[in-house]
Amino acid sequence: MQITIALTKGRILKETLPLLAAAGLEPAEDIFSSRKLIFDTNREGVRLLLLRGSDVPTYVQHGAADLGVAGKDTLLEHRTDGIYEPLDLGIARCRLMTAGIRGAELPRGRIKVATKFVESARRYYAARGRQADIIKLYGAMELAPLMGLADEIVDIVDTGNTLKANGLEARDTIAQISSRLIVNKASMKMKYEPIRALVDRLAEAVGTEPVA
Ligand SMILES: Nc1ncnc2c1ncn2[C@@H]1O[C@H](COP(=O)(O)OP(=O)(O)OP(=O)(O)O)[C@@H](O)[C@H]1O
Ligand SMILES: O=P(O)(O)OC[C@H]1O[C@H](OP(=O)(O)OP(=O)(O)O)[C@H](O)[C@@H]1O
Repeated sequence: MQITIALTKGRILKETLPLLAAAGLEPAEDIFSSRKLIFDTNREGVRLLLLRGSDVPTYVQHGAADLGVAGKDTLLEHRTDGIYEPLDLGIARCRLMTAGIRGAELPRGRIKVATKFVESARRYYAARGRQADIIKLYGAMELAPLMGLADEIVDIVDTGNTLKANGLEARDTIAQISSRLIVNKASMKMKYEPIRALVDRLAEAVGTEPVA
């Protein structure tokens, strides 16, 4: 039986591989020195895919991968039907926050919000009854308030150094973020034994209980 696991490239990958190794799963070759996107592992029938974070839920939702590892920020932007989220891997921890120019007050009425996280931002401002025009950006959100493109941004904050270096202040926390293991619901039924075993071994490596 073939099991396919979609991994998020970049900083999450660096923290994911030690967890997979602790669960007994290792890529057959060095992922970091290769240009390949698909890797065999030390386990027969188990392979790894290397994807952009935002593509991981898409692969898992459509069953093109059975399991995936993605940041909660990414999952909050994506449809979750057809996907279980059984395990918080506790890696790549950060917060999704609002931020703006230090000391600046929000204007009354409609505000402009620049972010990559449009769904989270939309839900956050709507829940507060705040009229917000959401402007989609793909990076360097910190620039937007400085250039008058937005009154606030919604972005990832860890140490706060990026905000500080750009004269911005963190305001509200929208969500605590960490990377999650996700599973295609149909795969969970069809390939129950191997997936269950992998989820349990990963839970043990993380030191928590799976929620499903
Ligand atoms: N400063 C940070 N500290 C801890 N975790 C972070 C930090 N920034 C991002 N993350 C987490 O790591 C994930 C991947 O971030 P990374 O910066 O590697 O990719 P990206 O460039 O934002 O994504 P993409 O290339 O897909 O647009 C994010 O989705 C988030 O869950
Ligand atoms: O609070 P801090 O510790 O400064 O971390 C926050 C920054 O980290 C992430 O950027 P990253 O360093 O991943 O760069 P990129 O997303 O622009 O590639 C995120 O987009 C923030 O800009």
